[in-house]
Amino acid sequence: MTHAPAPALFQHAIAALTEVLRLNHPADAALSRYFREHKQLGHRDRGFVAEAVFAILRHKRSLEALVLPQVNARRLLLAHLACHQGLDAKALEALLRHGEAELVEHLQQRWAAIGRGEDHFDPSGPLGLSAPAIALDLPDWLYQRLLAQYGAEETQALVAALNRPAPLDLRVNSLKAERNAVAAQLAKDGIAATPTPYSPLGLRLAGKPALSRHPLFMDGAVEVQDEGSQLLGLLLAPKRGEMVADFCAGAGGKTLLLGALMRSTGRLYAFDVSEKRLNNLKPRLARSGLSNVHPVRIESENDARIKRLAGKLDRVLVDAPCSGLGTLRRNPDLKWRQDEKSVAELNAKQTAILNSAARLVKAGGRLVYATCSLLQEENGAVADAFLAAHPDFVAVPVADILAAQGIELPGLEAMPAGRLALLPHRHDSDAFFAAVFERQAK
Ligand SMILES: C[S@@+](CC[C@H](N)C(=O)[O-])C[C@H]1O[C@@H](n2cnc3c(N)ncnc32)[C@H](O)[C@@H]1O
Repeated sequence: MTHAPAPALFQHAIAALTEVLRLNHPADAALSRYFREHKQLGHRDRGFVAEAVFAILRHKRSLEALVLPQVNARRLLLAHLACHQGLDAKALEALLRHGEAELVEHLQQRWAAIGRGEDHFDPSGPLGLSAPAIALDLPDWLYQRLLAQYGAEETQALVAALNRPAPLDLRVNSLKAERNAVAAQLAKDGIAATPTPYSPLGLRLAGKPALSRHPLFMDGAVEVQDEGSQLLGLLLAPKRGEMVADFCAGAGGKTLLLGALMRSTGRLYAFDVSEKRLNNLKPRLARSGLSNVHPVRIESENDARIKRLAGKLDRVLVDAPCSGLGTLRRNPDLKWRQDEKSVAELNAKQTAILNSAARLVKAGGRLVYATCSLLQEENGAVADAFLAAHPDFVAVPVADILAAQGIELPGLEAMPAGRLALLPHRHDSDAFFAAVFERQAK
């Protein structure tokens, strides 16, 4: 049973939500900043605020439709507490201003009627499209794209999964630990962990325990990494002693996995244009025990240091900058922060980076293009255009690469050869896309 927050906590939730809803920073960064500036909030209070803010971001469009015509953080929070948490006017009494008890009653009645199919969100958009988009809490442009790609039924299931919070997945560092031993150690410490369904290195935790001070984390035996992200590294499958590049390494989520798959041998370049992100890789690298990783800040995908490596690398991963719409379970603000223009800009960047990274791959070498997007234009369309422009590259069957590692993934047979699409409603991971290519000998 959920209880109403104390009035002071309610005010904090409104203030934090107001900051986050400006949408000019990622929600998790805006929220962390709010907590840094309000140190009096304890662990449980922060939990309440974060949960409310993220739930409202997930369901912003339908909540806005409910509280119209006056949309503000206070009314959205009341609507969340009344509709999602089932708190009625009596339970919320201590928080309500004049006239708000009626508002809460009205919201609850309308919400229940919508749930029974006796009421609906107003079909205000072109062709009546807005009504389903409001119900699914998507902007119209994104709803239309998903509908065109997946059809009405699958869009429903996909978006329902995207609108639920994600579990916390860990990757076991195979250089330092073994999955069963890690699970047993976590169980001893009261943290339930089960093996992830596909990645042989993954553990899925029940709930969201704080791990940053856990010895397994501090010693680099585990890292936080969604199972889907682990599978992308496993698709590159670098071997001992190889020359490898993680072209868009960021803070190294995949770099660390690749380095461990190489058993800390060979040479693994971690390229990125962002100094800040590469700096965030450093402490993780120190924990991991890897000595084969070479972080290099590059000016752009055409940096001279890239050109010097042309034709020399065995494996190259391009984990391209993308809309991130596949991670809406964790970053629900992205659906309100991206738009058609930002996607088009990212698209041009993706093609430029992939073309440049491909030059590094030697004959017989493997290139993986990956995103955490759901959109065909950032995924299959980029891979198709790449293949059309690069006849020396061919698609490599994903099922074979995974089968060699004992991984069986449902739905692969429906994908074009050389392509992988992970989807939250099918694979219980964030949505990821990958295309695997091999360079033919001339
Ligand atoms: C999807 S993120 C990478 C996430 C990372 N691979 C991981 O698993 O944690 C994309 C990265 O591409 C980087 N990036 C953007 N433009 C780039 C470019 N022209 N060349 C290389 N990296 C670039 C961004 O700074 C960002 O860190």
